Amino acid sequence: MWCRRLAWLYPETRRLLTKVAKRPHRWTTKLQRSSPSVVRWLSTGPGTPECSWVLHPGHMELLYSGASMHLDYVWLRDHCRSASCYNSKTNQRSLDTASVELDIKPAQVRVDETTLYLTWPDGHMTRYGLEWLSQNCYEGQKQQLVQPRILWSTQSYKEANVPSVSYLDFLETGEGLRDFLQNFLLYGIAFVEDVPATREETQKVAERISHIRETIYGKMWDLTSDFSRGDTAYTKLALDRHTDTTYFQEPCGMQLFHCLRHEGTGGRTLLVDGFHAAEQVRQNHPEDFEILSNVPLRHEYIENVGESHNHMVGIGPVLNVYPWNKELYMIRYNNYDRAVINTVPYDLVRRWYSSHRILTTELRKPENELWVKLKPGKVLFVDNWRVLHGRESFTGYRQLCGCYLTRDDVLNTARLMGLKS
Ligand SMILES: C[N+](C)(C)CCCC[C@H](N)C(=O)O
Ligand SMILES: O=C(O)CCC(=O)C(=O)O
Ligand SMILES: [Fe+2]
Repeated sequence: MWCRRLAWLYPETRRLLTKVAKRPHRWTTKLQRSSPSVVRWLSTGPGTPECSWVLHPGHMELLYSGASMHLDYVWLRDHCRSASCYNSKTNQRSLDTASVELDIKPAQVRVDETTLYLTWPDGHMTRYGLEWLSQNCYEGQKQQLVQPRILWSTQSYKEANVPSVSYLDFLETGEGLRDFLQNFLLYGIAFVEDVPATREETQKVAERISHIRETIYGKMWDLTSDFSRGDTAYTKLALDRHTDTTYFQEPCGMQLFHCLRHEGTGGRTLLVDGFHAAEQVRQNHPEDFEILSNVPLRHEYIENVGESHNHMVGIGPVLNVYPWNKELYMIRYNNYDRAVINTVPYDLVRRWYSSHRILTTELRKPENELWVKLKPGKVLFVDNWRVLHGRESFTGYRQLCGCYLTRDDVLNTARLMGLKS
């Protein structure tokens, strides 16, 4: 039912997608039927039973170590790693993809235990490692996670006893940094302890793993309840769980919090694993998961306080998944900053509210809430694309500093240390 509604909402996109999806299939089957002799399985022979293949009109099918791959000929030609097609010093393609005939077919095919050899009509030869193919083909990627994670509830996070790293280990040892990043990638939160309670030292900690993402709040930001900026964060009020900067087209990837001072009561920080909640919704209410990952919404930050004049807009669905493996990569959830919904028709909007309610109920379950009191010295890193934060109301003087980090640079640091992300 809702599916039809979505189709109504985006008829052009849907038409385009169906057209693209159908075209190659029809073409393949027609040719196959008219020339059945093409469909013949060949194999590497008795000594090497590992690999067999069959040539179809537009692609070849390869069976290697029990896995089946469908490899399009244009794709194969485009991924030639020979010296004239690919610069292995810069890891860049030199082949002009637009010069490849879209109906290209290999003139000769040979396979041995480790390698597929294709000779193209112009005599150019390409070799592909079978292992490389199985890693890089669509079927292989479909079954892999871009970023492995450990989803958590209050209890499972506490039971995991994830260690914090000390300021010195974090700054001075590769191991300290690596362990920290590994935990941060797995859990979406991580702590550095014993950091001198100043803005400068906090910045040093941030810059150990990434460039700081400068925003309308500056490079390093300060937060006190002085209403110096036009946002509820700058008051003493409680803040329900949310992700930040949903009103940016690309919300900030990571955030760092350091409480430099608090003389008063309350003010604890709330953390909730948004992906854990979303996966519960996917399991128990798959249609609601679909709606939340397909209906884009506008988020807005309008500020006119003192010298600060801003109007930021960010549009996207609450849940964001990679289309090929359905892996979640971002949750955009902020009920304060969600703008007027005017991109959804009335009979879908009710459905969206109901899906949003289901997710919200999951996010609000006490067993998913992790409450921590930030103290001077304890720096909290939050993956703002995954873990929601909030705070309890408070009394007295409370001063936080922190910054946003560019996600690309955090992940770059992690990959250089051999971590999967
Ligand atoms: C973190 N810092 C204090 C700089 C800004 C707070 C921004 C709060 C905003 N409602 C949002 O959720 O993005
Ligand atoms: O005051 C806090 O603990 C956090 C406020 C907040 O949500 C933010 O600064 O993004
Ligand atoms: Fe926030």
